[in-house]
Amino acid sequence: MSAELRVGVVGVGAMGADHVRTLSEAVPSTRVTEVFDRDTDRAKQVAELAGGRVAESAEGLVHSADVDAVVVASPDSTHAALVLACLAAGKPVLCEKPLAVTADDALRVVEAEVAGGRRLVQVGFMRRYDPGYARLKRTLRAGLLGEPRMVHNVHRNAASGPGSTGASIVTGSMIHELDTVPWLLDDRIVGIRVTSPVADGLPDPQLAVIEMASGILATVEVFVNAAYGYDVRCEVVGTAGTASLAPAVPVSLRSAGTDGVEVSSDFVAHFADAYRVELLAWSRAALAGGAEGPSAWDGYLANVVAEAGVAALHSGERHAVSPVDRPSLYDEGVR
Ligand SMILES: NC(=O)c1ccc[n+]([C@@H]2O[C@H](COP(=O)([O-])OP(=O)(O)OC[C@H]3O[C@@H](n4cnc5c(N)ncnc54)[C@H](O)[C@@H]3O)[C@@H](O)[C@H]2O)c1
Ligand SMILES: O[C@H]1[C@H](O)[C@@H](O)[C@H](O)[C@@H](O)[C@H]1O
Repeated sequence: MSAELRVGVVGVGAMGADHVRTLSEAVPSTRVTEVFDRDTDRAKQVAELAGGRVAESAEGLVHSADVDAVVVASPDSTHAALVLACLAAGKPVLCEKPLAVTADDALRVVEAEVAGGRRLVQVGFMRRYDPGYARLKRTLRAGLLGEPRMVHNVHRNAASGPGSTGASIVTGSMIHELDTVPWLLDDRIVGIRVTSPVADGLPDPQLAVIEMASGILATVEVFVNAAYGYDVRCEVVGTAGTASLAPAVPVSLRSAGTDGVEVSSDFVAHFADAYRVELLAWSRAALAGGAEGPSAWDGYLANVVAEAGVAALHSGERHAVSPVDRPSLYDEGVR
């Protein structure tokens, strides 16, 4: 493969446009050559900023001779089909989370990748690249907390997008924690309960209680209409101490009768470092013709837990999590 990675980006809304900007400004050896968005004006604006061209369709972009690798940042419901198209074309793909909306669709992606015999898919679980989460994982591994017993997560957005439902809060927002917690603990989720204090209308906030195979418990509060800003917290409680993400802000502000730090308005500001490190890692692996980091298998596992979580939200009961057996392509160390 050449020394330059020519990238095509499908979906250039908030997330896709930010990925285009990061790829263009902060990821050496990559060039955004094509973009596609259902909103043609938006596609034109973003393509112009990146110095690329507008593709006529998502399929055309995937198969274009000017595209070596693809970023999928269109709505969740489009992901699985686009990733399958990238696999059929033999091109590395960074697919924004979730890999699919249903576990069955995610499994189809896993099966297609396994049939091809090599990893090409990276799922956009960017928290694994966030300096705070990475440090938290190192702290745990160093044994500084003793034996971990609980993990408390808080995930708040200022306001939800149009069309938000109880299920989409689980499959589109909580799915981050459904990946992050097993990754942090090197453990797997075996059961989930999800409840909300709101009985009529959008069930928001939601509280999940997650059981790990080791017996560790995790709580996740997701509140997508928290009004005050974007806020993500995580605390691990162990037998010898606790460790939490600390706000990564350079300035503490005293003004208008308050003393404190500003809260980010959205994910783009809050996780800027994580997206940059994620795209650097992805481009390196894609230049070598493959993928690293969160895999299609990780995407599938998160979808299986999310599906159990949606069922739990509706039934009010605990739901067990039962994935299929892991294909050897995803064994540690295999690429
Ligand atoms: N990793 C993260 O932290 C993170 C953050 C935000 C969004 N996301 C994910 O990124 C994706 C996009 O989210 P967003 O917040 O940018 O949404 P958005 O609504 O801002 O952007 C979506 C874009 O996709 C376009 N689009 C719609 N249907 C399309 C289609 N069939 N083909 C091509 N383009 C289409 C829309 O015109 C829009 O420009 C979602 O899957 C979301 O879950 C991930
Ligand atoms: O698609 C977005 C994205 O994944 C954000 O990271 C999350 O905080 C939002 O809740 C979700 O809607």
